[in-house]
Amino acid sequence: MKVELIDISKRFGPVQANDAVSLEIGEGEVLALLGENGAGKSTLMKVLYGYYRADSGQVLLGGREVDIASPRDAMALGIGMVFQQFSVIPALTVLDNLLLAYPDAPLWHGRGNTAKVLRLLAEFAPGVAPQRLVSELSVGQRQQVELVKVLNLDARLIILDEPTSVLAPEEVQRLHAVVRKLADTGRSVVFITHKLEDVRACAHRVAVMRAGKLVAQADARGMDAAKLVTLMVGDASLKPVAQTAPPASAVARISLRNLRCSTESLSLEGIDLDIAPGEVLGVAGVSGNGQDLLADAATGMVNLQEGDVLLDGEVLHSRDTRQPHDARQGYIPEYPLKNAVAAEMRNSLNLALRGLLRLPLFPRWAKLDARADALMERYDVRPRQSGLASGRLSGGNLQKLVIARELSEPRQFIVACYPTMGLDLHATQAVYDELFRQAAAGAAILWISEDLDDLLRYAHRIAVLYHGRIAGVLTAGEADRVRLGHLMTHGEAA
Ligand SMILES: Nc1ncnc2c1ncn2[C@@H]1O[C@H](COP(=O)(O)OP(=O)(O)OP(=O)(O)O)[C@@H](O)[C@H]1O
Repeated sequence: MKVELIDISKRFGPVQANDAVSLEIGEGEVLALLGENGAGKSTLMKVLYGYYRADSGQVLLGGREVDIASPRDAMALGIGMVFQQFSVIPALTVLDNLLLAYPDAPLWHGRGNTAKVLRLLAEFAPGVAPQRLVSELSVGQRQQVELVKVLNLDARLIILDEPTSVLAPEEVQRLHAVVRKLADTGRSVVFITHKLEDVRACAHRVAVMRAGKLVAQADARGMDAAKLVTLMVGDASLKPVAQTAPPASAVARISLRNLRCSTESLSLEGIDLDIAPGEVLGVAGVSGNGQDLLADAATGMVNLQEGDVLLDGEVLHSRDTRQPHDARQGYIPEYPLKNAVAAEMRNSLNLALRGLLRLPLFPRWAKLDARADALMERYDVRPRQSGLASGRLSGGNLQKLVIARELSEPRQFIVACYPTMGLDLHATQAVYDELFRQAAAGAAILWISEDLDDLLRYAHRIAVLYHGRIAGVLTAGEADRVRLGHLMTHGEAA
């Protein structure tokens, strides 16, 4: 289905999120939509999906103008979108989720479609058993179910919003294959991404946005990496990240001693890790193996059932005490909106959140705003509005806001859980620079990442998390993709 967006504009208050954008997506084409954080990619696609109403502009499907007033309209016209936040219901089986996904259909209509759902599952999510509960699936499998849900509604254009940012390496390859297959079967795909490998693996064409405008379009096939990077970051060149020297001292700055804690679905057991001052300890693992729980446990965000976290030999968190707001510790959690910022609160307050209890009864707002302005400038959070509710920031800019709060003060212990998720290349580099600058000043860093290449490049040691336990710890010299991959999937060394 050929889709044409013509002169689409959309404004949110003072922010011109889309500024007369015209873009075409051909039948059977995979278009990679690139651009820095806050460039307007999600907004443009949400206009196409009927989630937002454009202020002006037209949408043509197969040459005919259409009015898309809601996602329901979009779906009826064959447009589907897979968001970063999934909409499948964890307590239901895969099959029930898919059968219930008809907005207007009575249940018996859905039931009648079982054969079709099963066929689509077999074709596009072959490893996912229809009778399994969604709560038991990995992130990658849930995403496959989301995609089948969209296909089951006969989508001819599928919009994927940064789908690989949440996936483990092998799941990324599976998704790339699925995207190629969608295109081979005549469907069109818009793939929002910041990742070079996504473009190279499956895009036919790239379109680049900057500050609400479409600034470049090019054929993706045969394009070399250097040209792609230039397209993605604009004229400014990327400086290489300065690597930190290995730690000079073997004495631990932070010690996780025999940590045990659990949630409904997962337990962490016997976590023992020491991190020296200046050391960057990476944590690899297939997502869903306890990464976010480890981060929460190490920072005192959850109750420990056993064990201690020691900072320079003193108890920071234990069964009896938790000090999640200790100023010596910084935390970049996996989901900023869940446990790092209050969506409805203004940026200046979210930036002051760590000292909230110390704020006077009548805070001097001008002072808070001035501090927020300075931090937002330094960490390039856009738009630079200290009074904007943080929930209104784009995904990448929200992440930058959390990083500004957590890394702008000197810390001795930092837990960074997927800190560059959703960030463009410039912002990714800036985060690594900040993190490693803190390490160089003596902080111990626990860095959880899904990006094996980055872990191999920058971590001094890499621990592998498997089913809530540490399956092994490799030094930078010992670690390679094969060894890590084996530990990640088998829980033991080859
Ligand atoms: N609902 C909203 N209310 C106010 N401003 C918004 C809203 N949604 C988006 N914006 C603003 O519009 C601009 C474009 O945001 P958008 O989410 O489209 O960017 P993006 O290119 O998808 O960024 P990222 O790569 O960080 O996800 C940003 O400045 C953002 O703050």
